[in-house]
Amino acid sequence: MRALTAGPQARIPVSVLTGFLGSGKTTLLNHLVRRPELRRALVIINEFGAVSLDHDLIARSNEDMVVEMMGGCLCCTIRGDLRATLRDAPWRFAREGRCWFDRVVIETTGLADPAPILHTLMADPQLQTLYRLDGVVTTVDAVNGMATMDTQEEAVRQAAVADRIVLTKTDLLSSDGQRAIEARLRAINPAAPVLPVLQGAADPERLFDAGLYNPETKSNDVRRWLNAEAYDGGHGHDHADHGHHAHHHDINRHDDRIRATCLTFDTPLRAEAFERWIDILTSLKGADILRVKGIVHLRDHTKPVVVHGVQHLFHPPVELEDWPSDDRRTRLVFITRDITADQLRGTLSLMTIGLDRFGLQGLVETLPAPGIPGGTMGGGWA
Ligand SMILES: Nc1nc2c(ncn2[C@@H]2O[C@H](COP(=O)(O)OP(=O)(O)OP(=O)(O)O)[C@@H](O)[C@H]2O)c(=O)[nH]1
Repeated sequence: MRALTAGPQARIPVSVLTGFLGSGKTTLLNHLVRRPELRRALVIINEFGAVSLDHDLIARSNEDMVVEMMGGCLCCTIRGDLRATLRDAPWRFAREGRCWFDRVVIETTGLADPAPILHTLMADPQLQTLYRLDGVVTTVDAVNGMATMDTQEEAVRQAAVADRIVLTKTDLLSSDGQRAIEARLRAINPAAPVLPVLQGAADPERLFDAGLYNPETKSNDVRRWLNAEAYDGGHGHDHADHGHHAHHHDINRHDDRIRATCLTFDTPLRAEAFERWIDILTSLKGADILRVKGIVHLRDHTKPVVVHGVQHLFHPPVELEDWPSDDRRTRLVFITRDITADQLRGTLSLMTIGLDRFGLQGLVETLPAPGIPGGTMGGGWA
């Protein structure tokens, strides 16, 4: 992790629109680009294959607004193209010498893993001065979604990393069917609201400015962004709700591999020890940490710090002006693959058995050791 950095900058928000093949991404985008809120949005469409069908389907009066990247998938072969496109865009689409667009929406192919796209946005220093990641919007087909998630792990990952899930084609489904898929999506990703949308008619306000914390807006949004409450499941002491009970009977389901866990620390953490823990965790398990979001109370810091990571990459932490509520606990939300809540906790309890060589003992001082009366795991963190 890099040194803590503060400093709001007016950067252009970028939203990633993903979702499995045929799940309704283009239909949604087609509706959104007609809305006045997206009048000045630059839309980047990635299609896999030679025929540019999506491009034709997007109705825009001004062709400047759609940039297409063909001949490969954004998440693999043409990542460099995405970087170059985003770097050049403010100049390429300048009007009267000024950047013309105020938002970017990237539509991925139906088979894309959004993580590498998020990495491109988070890791490139030049892009970071121009853009900020707003969030991930994932479309899920209400009719085919169940079967798709059973057979396609990508579809589960796309839902797992979403900040907003758009449930399409609910007109073709019974209300029981809709409830079932909503329950499954909530189990995969408890924090992301599931918004049923017919024929793409979504309200942009509910999809955008809803993802990654925006330092240019009020800190209250952090609560909405983190939505740690969604993980509590109303179980009082059982903080480590892993949002993941629905399908234990069928071990072959891909969503059995994906878990959402919220770790809560009651006492402030030592900054270096916290950073080291995150570094170790991400270097050992990075590929399976699909997403991490959190608000952190560091010892000797009165202000909270917001962290955000995708796999092994962390966005530079941002110090907030103020706590979003009276709750001053550190809350970290993890979406993982093949890492259970217990294993996550286990990486923390390593620190309590003297792994001084990792320099982690400092964090232990701030945590009640597991199993000590009055300082059980549940008391210190969960
Ligand atoms: N009945 C119904 N059909 C819908 C709805 N939303 C989208 N569709 C249809 O679903 C089909 C696929 O929608 P697209 O928007 O092309 O899906 P996509 O995700 O862009 O598809 P790919 O580009 O193949 O990944 C189209 O025929 C849409 O008209 C909906 O709410 N109800």
